[in-house]
Formats: sequence, C-alpha cells, structure tokens
Amino acid sequence: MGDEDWEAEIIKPHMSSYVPVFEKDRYSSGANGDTFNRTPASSSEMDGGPSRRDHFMRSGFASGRSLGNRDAGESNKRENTTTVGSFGAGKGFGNRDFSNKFEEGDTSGFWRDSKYEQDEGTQRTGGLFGSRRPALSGAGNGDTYQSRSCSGSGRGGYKGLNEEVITDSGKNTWKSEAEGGEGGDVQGPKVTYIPPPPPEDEDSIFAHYQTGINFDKYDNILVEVSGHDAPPAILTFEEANLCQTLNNNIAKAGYTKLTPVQKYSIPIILAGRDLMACAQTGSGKTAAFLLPILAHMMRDGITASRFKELQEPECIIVAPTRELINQIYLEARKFSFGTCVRAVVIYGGTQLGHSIRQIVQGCNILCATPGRLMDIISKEKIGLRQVKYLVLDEADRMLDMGFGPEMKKLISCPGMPSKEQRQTLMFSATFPEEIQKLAGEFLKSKYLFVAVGQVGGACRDVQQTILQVGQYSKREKLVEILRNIGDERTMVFVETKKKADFIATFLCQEKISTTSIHGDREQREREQALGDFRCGKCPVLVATSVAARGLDIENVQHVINFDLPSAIDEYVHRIGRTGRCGNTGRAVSFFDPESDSHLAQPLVKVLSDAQQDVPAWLEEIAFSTYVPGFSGSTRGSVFASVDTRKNYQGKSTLNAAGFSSSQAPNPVDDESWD
Ligand SMILES: Nc1ncnc2c1ncn2[C@@H]1O[C@H](COP(=O)(O)OP(=O)(O)OP(=O)(O)O)[C@@H](O)[C@H]1O
Repeated sequence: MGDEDWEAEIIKPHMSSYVPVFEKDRYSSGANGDTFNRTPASSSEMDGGPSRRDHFMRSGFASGRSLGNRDAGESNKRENTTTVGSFGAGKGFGNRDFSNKFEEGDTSGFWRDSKYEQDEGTQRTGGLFGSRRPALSGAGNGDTYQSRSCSGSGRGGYKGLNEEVITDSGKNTWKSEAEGGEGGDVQGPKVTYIPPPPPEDEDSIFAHYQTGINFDKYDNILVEVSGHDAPPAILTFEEANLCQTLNNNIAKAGYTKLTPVQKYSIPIILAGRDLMACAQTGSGKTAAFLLPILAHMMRDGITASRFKELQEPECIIVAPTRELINQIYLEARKFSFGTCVRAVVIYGGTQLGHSIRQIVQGCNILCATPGRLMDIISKEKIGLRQVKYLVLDEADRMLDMGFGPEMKKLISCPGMPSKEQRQTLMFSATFPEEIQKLAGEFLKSKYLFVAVGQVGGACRDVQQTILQVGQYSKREKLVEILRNIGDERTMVFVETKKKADFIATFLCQEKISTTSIHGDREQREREQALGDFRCGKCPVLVATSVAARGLDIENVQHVINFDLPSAIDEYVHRIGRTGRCGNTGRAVSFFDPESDSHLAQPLVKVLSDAQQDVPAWLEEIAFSTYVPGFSGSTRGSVFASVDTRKNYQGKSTLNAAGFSSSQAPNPVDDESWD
C-alpha cells in the first residue's frame, strides 16, 4: 500500500475497501495453521539429530543486522499536510465479531487468559465515538486527533530511519533544528512551548514501580568485563561507600539490590575509568552511571552557582530523544534530592528562553538532546571547561550517522576537556561492532567494556511471538489482539509517522482508547500523549521508533510490532519497553514476508538467544534467504563479540553475583555468526 492509499483511508475510512475478509491462513504461523502456537521442535530436533537452526548457527547463519533502509523511499518523501479530523460518531468499522478468532491451535495460552476473553460489549471504551474519556486528545481537552505536516518547527527531535527531519526547503537535515526548529539556519514559527514543571513533592520524586518476579534471576546472567585492570565488582550498595544522602535516596527509590550492570559499572566509574557498558533493556543502566557520578560530585564539590551568567556543568548527559532525556533528568533529580547538585534538562520543541532560564539558575548536571545542547553552547549559555563526565546514553544511537556528527562537534567544542581529561561513559542495550569502533574517538584507549549477557540480546523476561501477517491483514489482527488484551498497557510500533496517525485514528474508531507519539507531533502533544499513556487514560500508545529506546513506563505489558523495524537492534529496544526490571512482558510482531524477509535471520538469532521458540516458518524463510557469509547488515554485526578491541588483557567472565564462572559457557562464545 502506498502513501496515497493510507491517505485515502485517513480521509475516508472504509475498511472493506482493502482489508480482506478474515482469512485464518493469512495469519498462520506455521503450516498447521497454529496462529499463536509456540512452534514445536522440528522432527530432526526431536530425533536428536542436528536441527536446521543448529545448522544455521554453526554455519554462521543469521549474523548481523538487517539490510535496513527498506522504507527509505517512503521516509524520504516530504509528507503533505494531512489532517486527521474527527470522524462522525458511528462511522467506525462496524460491529465485527472477533470473539472466536483465537481459538484454533492456540495452545500457547498467549492472549488466551480468561481475562482477555471478553466480548465486545465489555471492551474498553474510549475513542472518538461517545467515549467516556477523550482519546488521542493531545491537549487533554477532548480535541480530536490531528496529524500535522512536518513543516514548521517544534516537531522532530528524533533522527531515526523513519523519523526524517524535513526543513522548509524540503531537504532532510541532521542539524539541530531537528530538536525543534531552533537551529540557526532554519526559519520557522517560534517555539513557545514551556513544559510544565514536574511535581516537587517527595512522593512524586521517588515514585517507582516494583521490581518483578525475575529480578533475582539477574544474578545468573553472565557478565564479561574486558580491558586492563578492571576494579572488582561490588555486590551491595553498602560496598559502594556512597554518602548518606545518596544512600537515603537509593532507599527511598526502592532500590535494595544492585542489578548486574550496576555491580560492575559503579566501581568502574568510581575508579575514574572510561566505560562502555552493554546490558539488557530495563536492567538499571541509568542508575549505573548516575550514582557514581553523583558520589564523585558530592566528594569533590561542585562549582556552578546560581544565577551566574555562564554556567559550567560538571556533567553532561546526552540521549537521542526528548522524552528519554527528560526521564534521565527525573532520575538525576531523584538521586540528587537533598544535595547541592542541581540537574537541568533542555531539549528541542520547547522555548529556548525556557532552557536558558533553567540553566542560569544553576547547572551541575546538564541533561540534553544533542540539537538543543549545541544551540545552547553556540549561544554561550554554558561553558564546557568544567566537564568531568560526559555520558552518552543509547550510545550506539548517539554515535551513528544521525547524531554522530553532532557528538563529534560536541567533543571538539572550545573548552571541552580532551578525552584524557574527562571521563566518558557509554551505555546501551545494543552495541554494533562498527559503532564500538567509532566510540574509540571519544574514549580513552584503556576504557573498560562491560557486557551483561549477550551483547545486543533481547531481554529474556519478554515473551516474544512472531506472527506471519500480510500487510492488508494487519489492522484486523491488531484490533483482534487489542480486544483480547483488554485494558493492559500496550505500545504499538509502526514504521512511519503517517502510519502512526492512521493507526491511532483507526483504533479510536474501533473504540480503543489510543494516543500516539511521533516526531511530527508537537512537543506539547508528545508529552500529553505519554502522560495519558503512563496514567492509563489511553492504554494504547501507537509510536514510531521515537519511543523505542529507553522509555521506562510502568506496567507496559505488551509491545506489538505492527511493522517490524528495519534493523534488529531497534527490535530489541522496542520489545524492551516491556519486561523491565524483572517484570515479565509480551511482545508480538507481525512479520510480513513481503517486506520483512531480511529480518528473518537476525530474528531467529534473537529469539533463540533469548530462549524463545522459533516458528518453523520463520526458520524456513531465514534458511531460504540465507547467504553464506552474509552479515545481514549494512553497518556490521549487531551481535558484537563483546569488545571489538583485540588487544586488551584481563578479560574475565563472571556471573552477576560476582563469581568467576570460567566453567560456565561464555555468553558470547556461540557468537560465530559470520
Ligand atoms: N537496583 C535497582 N532496584 C530496583 N529498581 C531498579 C534498580 N535499578 C534500576 N531500577 C529501576 O528499573 C527500571 C529500569 O531502569 P532503567 O530505565 O535505568 O533501565 P535501562 O537499562 O536504562 O533500560 P533501557 O535499555 O530500556 O534504556 C527503572 O524504573 C529503575 O528505576
């Protein structure tokens, strides 16, 4: 379906015009039509003979990432202004009966709990049709949902494959205007949005959700530390010897036990070492860098003072999206509560003057998106001379071709201490090899590398299901699944901004209370959408990859990949929005063989590494697209063999409880994919 088709549907929804009648076989995950079945072992596996998958693994099959750019054509088109107005009540897609769609072959129990099996009469209400609560109301005022063109400012802020940044000249650009149209060279309407200040009361500051039943299982994950003279891991918060205020804040945050990435990273950072750390989604990487930085700042004292014209922060943290950097800021504010350290957040899509006012009130930890950071630096509102800590969260994203140039500019800005004089810390759940190589420019040569579990691997607490669904059957399948899910919070990922609008509108018509987030929505709308999703007002959030990384939202029980991303690492991040901090979650992905075959190999790898069942049909597609020596990547392998440096010493593999596990298999030893 081309753009035009989507647009036609947006303007005049009429499902029957192109969505075929429900055909069970189209969704079939295997030859036997087991739509939701976890795939049984192949006969050769059951015989004890070599399985096809084993063969793939041994022969280097399924290594690396996708070819990417499959949507480049679409994403490079300038989108026309398209307004999704309100649809008249009753113009939905009719009262379809979905009640029997999950019955056959569904032995997995997936989506089948009795609580899912409600009829339409008891569906959640919402949407645009006489709902009890407004859906897709960006301003929270009951406005109907509107999609806007990407011209003008205040939008953008993410530079993913599908999140193109369009300037007024119609050309894509990676410059800072992506953060809100405030870069030097692009004119646009002045951005006036001032985000509401976060609540100041202690209860809100320390609000947190519970760790899940699998939190203690983190201890079994193998950890590999590479590089010279790594300090030993700590096993408890007490061993970190943090000051009393920090310990109090840690307790108030509900942290009683360190996660593996914290056990290893905290002593490394406290020892003043540069670090590249890779650990699964939702396993506490944010605190792993914030706590030791704060400990040092408390120990060494801080220099920035209120209302100085030029603020000189000791720490700069950058992250790829506005919502993520805001979240990191809130964590920094939480852990620095009651100290003299002041954290500030600045990001695009908000009034520049507001950012400046925040900074001049005192700034020790500056949390920023790259575009806004470079704007503020160019306006000489902050000085870099005092920077002792530079943190790149989602570091692989920060160094790739989208943000890499800006990061390079940042480290060569006048006043920025050289890498020898600052401490540089990089964190992510994925670290492709070629990105690791780029990171060398930012890190001291003796940096340490911490790999918790499989580098680039998916969180094992997420139950992954891949369904074969053709393009034209996806919407019907989505509705079917969402109706079975009920009110549980669900993120639905799609590939383009336009499709996010379209699907969100469609779901509203289906009376499923939905909101959406993507780079063309104004910042105010993005924050409202996230707020509505967080509080459960809209239990479904349709998102592009702008929401794939880092977002830590309580109770997200499901992720649905309506469209698979073009790269496997993005898949890992997306499904990591659920199953966080020891909680369990579910991810279901629609695999369209027409467009997703290039992902079959890396998907098989991700699924089997996370001990998930691999559908036989997916193995078959992977097998049929298998090219010997093919890395499946335009950027190299996703699954880096841990540390790409070959000359380090002192590599040690330990389990997360801190004990040597030389007898245990190295988590990446089976990494002979290419
Ligand atoms: N030691 C701990 N004890 C209890 N909860 C923790 C601990 N460490 C982190 N958390 C909580 O776990 C959740 C996930 O942490 P965080 O967002 O830092 O994960 P992450 O590894 O950065 O994930 P992602 O890769 O998706 O960015 C947060 O709600 C955080 O407060």
